[in-house]
Amino acid sequence: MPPAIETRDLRKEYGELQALSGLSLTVEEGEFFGLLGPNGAGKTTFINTLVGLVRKSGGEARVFGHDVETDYQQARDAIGLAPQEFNVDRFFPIREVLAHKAGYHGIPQAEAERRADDALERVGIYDKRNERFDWLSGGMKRRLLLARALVTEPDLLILDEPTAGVDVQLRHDLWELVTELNEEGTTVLLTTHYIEEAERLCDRVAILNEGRKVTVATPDELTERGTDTIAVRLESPPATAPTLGEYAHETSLSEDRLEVRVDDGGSMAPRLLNDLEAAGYEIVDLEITRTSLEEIFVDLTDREDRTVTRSSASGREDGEEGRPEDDRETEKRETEGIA
Ligand SMILES: Nc1ncnc2c1ncn2[C@@H]1O[C@H](COP(=O)(O)OP(=O)(O)OP(=O)(O)O)[C@@H](O)[C@H]1O
Repeated sequence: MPPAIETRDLRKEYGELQALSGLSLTVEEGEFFGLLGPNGAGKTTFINTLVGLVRKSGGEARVFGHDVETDYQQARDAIGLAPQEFNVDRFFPIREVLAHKAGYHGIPQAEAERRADDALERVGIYDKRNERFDWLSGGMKRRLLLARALVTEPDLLILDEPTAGVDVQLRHDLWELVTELNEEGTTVLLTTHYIEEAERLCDRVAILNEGRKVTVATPDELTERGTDTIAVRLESPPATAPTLGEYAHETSLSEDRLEVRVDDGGSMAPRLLNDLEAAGYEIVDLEITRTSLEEIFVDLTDREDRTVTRSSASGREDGEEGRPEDDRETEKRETEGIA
């Protein structure tokens, strides 16, 4: 079986701007894969290239082996997309919106209606099936986007910031639902600004920055790349921090609290305690903290204007005016449910 997603040297230019600069990524079938990166890193552009909303400038992109341009329909039929923006037809009851979507993908009407009901039930808004999109609350709109992505029973589910701006309860409901879908065999590609979300859900994450892949790793591997801090409280603290061996990358003392940054807190703590006791210090308390994934993320993508937990689609507004004609056309397709 070919990978769910495979891109080689994928490039997208908007005039001078390199939104994707030679991105090569592979997502295996069945994986729960996260795309992380600060605003403007290229996450949405990457997704839009896969679903045919953006025409690539160069490189290759395949979904389950189907080229996203030359085998567009097969690639697109395999994908369910819950986009960041609410691009839903506002004039029809939501059940019809979903049935239309399934119809565009060649599913006969009776089956399309059954799937629409199933999808609405699955995301918990079946009782709203006869209402129009505009009448739904913000949280219900997010649920609807997911239902629309599910109505074609996709092998690859792409979620572009599915929990942006939703309350804690809904966030947990969505996490549970997508975990279930993944366990049933659906490959999931998720973009998020919530590091906790990536850590909790994803088998592997790719960190993107300025259109480039910075790294691909499991959340645990990423956390292991960080350092730990051992904090000890000393009974009679000295005036300045004691000198320690090379294992201590950084040492600081504030009143009776000594903080020592080391590679691996668990294995270094006994050595630190020995050294401090040998130097005559009495230790009252000890605490080890791991570098969080969020700190590692910030280190890897260090930039002055980064944000980690933003929710709206900035960046897009800047590019709106200079948007090439073909992109506008493909976006229209998606709104109409064709893409
Ligand atoms: N249609 C467009 N025309 C011109 N520039 C664009 C267009 N779409 C995106 N861009 C630019 O491409 C870059 C990547 O944007 P993209 O939306 O893919 O980033 P992102 O990682 O999804 O960001 P965010 O987290 O803010 O959603 C940004 O600099 C953005 O301004």
